[in-house]
Amino acid sequence: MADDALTHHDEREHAKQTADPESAPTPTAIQRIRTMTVPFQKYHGTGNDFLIIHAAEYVPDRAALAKRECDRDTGVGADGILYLALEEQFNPPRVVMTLVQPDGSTAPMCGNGARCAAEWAMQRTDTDSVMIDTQAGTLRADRTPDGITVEMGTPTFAPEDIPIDADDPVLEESIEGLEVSVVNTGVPHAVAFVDDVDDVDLESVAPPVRHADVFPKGTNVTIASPDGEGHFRQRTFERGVEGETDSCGTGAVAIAVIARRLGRTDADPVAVSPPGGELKVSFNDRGRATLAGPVEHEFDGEVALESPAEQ
Ligand SMILES: N[C@@H](CCC[C@H](N)C(=O)O)C(=O)O
Repeated sequence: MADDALTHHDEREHAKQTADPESAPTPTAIQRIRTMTVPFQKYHGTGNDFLIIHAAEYVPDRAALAKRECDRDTGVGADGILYLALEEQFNPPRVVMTLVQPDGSTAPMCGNGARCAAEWAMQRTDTDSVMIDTQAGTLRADRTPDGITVEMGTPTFAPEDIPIDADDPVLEESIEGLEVSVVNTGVPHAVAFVDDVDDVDLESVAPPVRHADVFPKGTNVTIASPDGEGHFRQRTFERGVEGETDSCGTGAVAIAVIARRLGRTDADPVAVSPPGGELKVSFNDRGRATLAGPVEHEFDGEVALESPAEQ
């Protein structure tokens, strides 16, 4: 609708300029959009990296921008774009978070994204606590000695909430040849415990599970191996990225929740090491998990609303 309106406006501008060759050419609406840029800040949480764009910025096609700029060869390179709206009138301040992934899809929740969003909002409001509104619920985040800690909500094994086409919770069952347990920690994760995560060819093993028919909305695929009492190593193949990321916060929580459910550990906190760093998952007496770890502000920049090829 907006594009149509711009096209018609563009045509009228073009006709006017053609009719009066003496008049100074003025940029059309489309030309202005083509040369527009939006500012971003780049953050990462244990290697899971995001461009952050203020939600008030005019981005007509968020999916197209994510597909272009998340590309690590031709764009800035990231695991997604976080659009954040800051509501400073609340105490603690609130930040509304939307994650657009490299394939253009929107994810209802992202643990490391929420931690990056919290740091971004804390820096702008000079506070150590914020509330983050996500599609999976409102989460409290605090600056703590462990970094940025986010309360992650209540994990669920209920098939209808994951969602998975099953009658009962799926624990240690084979899906596409991988023995997995399935939980929703804001987004779905199929978790497999293996002897050594480094021995698994994740790019081959994960896609059949990620796209298995039993998952109507797909799933993330996470593998974990024990590394001492209460410590697991992690690798995750992410839905929406369609590849392995250096870290996944909801995946770390999924490992801790399932490890406790299967009796593999009763540690609290559970330490989880993805390739990009160290995360800690703790539990409170209401069964809610918290996710803690470092967040880094990498650099700032600007991205064009349209690529040169589209102009
Ligand atoms: N990296 C995230 C998870 C992002 C969402 C996921 N790719 C999905 O589509 O379910 C995290 O840190 O939790």
